[in-house]
Amino acid sequence: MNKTITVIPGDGIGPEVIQSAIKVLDTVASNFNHQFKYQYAKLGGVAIDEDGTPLPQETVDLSKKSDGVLLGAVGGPKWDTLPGHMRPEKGLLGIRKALNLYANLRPVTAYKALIDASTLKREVVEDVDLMIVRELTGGLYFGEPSERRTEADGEAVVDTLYYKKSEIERIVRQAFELARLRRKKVTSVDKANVLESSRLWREVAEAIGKEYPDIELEHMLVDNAAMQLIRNPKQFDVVVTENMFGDILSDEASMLTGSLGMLPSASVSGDGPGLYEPIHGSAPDIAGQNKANPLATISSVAMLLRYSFEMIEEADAVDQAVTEVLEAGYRTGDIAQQGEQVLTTEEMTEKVIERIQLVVTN
Ligand SMILES: NC(=O)C1=CN([C@@H]2O[C@H](COP(=O)(O)OP(=O)(O)OC[C@H]3O[C@@H](n4cnc5c(N)ncnc54)[C@H](O)[C@@H]3O)[C@@H](O)[C@H]2O)C=CC1
Ligand SMILES: CC(C)CC(=O)C(=O)O
Ligand SMILES: [Mg+2]
Repeated sequence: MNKTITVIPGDGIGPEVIQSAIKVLDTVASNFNHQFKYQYAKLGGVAIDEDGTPLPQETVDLSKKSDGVLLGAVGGPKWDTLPGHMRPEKGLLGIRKALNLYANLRPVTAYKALIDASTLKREVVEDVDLMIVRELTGGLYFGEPSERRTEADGEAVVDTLYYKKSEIERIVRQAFELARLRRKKVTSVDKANVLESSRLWREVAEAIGKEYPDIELEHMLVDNAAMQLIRNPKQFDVVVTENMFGDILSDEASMLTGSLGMLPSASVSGDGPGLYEPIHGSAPDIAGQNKANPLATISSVAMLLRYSFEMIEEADAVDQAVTEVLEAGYRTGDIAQQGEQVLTTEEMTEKVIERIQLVVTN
């Protein structure tokens, strides 16, 4: 098959983990007889520096014209505190909005080989397999106004949590559809004891739930959910929640797998190309040192192959290679135990590539 992929390396460790992803895609292409054409685009800090805007129009146009988008990470201290729309996050938020990627799927899978890399007890994390469905184009990150004001008694700030009912309906429905393919349970996470937006969220979840009588629906307040994720993560199957709640809960949930460097994501809408990225950021503290764990991005490649290209065998080969590399004991610094040999980003990538080739030939 011929596929065009828009590749957005971004900032910090973004270009490093994207280089790993491209090597994996090249390996898939040559082993499965596909042609992947890469068109590179800018986003975030690098785009501010070179084009004066965090989201050049060309990046949106290229993304729309491709079969899938692969993103590293954006941002860093140089750009994070720029005021207003020049924040690099606007670039990331902007592309998500421009592609209407309202559903962000963040699978949290505990690899058996990494159980001891988690700081939690073995019996808590063993066999964890949950899916966070994060609303991605609305909520607190998108509400207007979002600004500083000068009031009569001094400076003030405002951010707004705004949702249309239809936006809640479509993401909750997505969660129920996914639950139907999994263990048939949806946990809708909100703050309905305080927020009006959450009260509507809960009403909508109840109403949509009636369309899915085969799926169990429970509601959980977000503070409790944060605690339950650590206390007993195996109670969860599909978790659906507002943009910021999902952002925070998924970083927390990554520690069930041992590291933020392990969690991939797919952002989809059903129409147009999906966007695939690790859930982590640009990690300025380790950028440029060949230390980043590339597995979250490589697993995001597997999601791209599976969801956007329907290349199931190819996606399975990448996922299996990641599992086998971990089972063989290969570790980057973030998932290494004391005394274990630490691989660089490039070395870890080579191990995955070797395994993909082995998986394919066996
Ligand atoms: N999707 C994106 O592009 C995101 C961008 N950001 C941006 O990234 C920048 C840094 O944000 P932080 O809060 O530091 O979050 P971060 O996710 O970049 O890093 C948090 C911690 O996790 C570590 N880490 C992250 N990914 C890793 C990997 N693959 N391998 C090993 N260790 C890894 C980092 O070294 C750091 O100690 C900020 O500018 C922020 O705005 C943050 C989150 C998501
Ligand atoms: C700009 C932020 C919302 C990025 C982030 O932390 C994420 O999407 O996980
Ligand atoms: Mg985040």
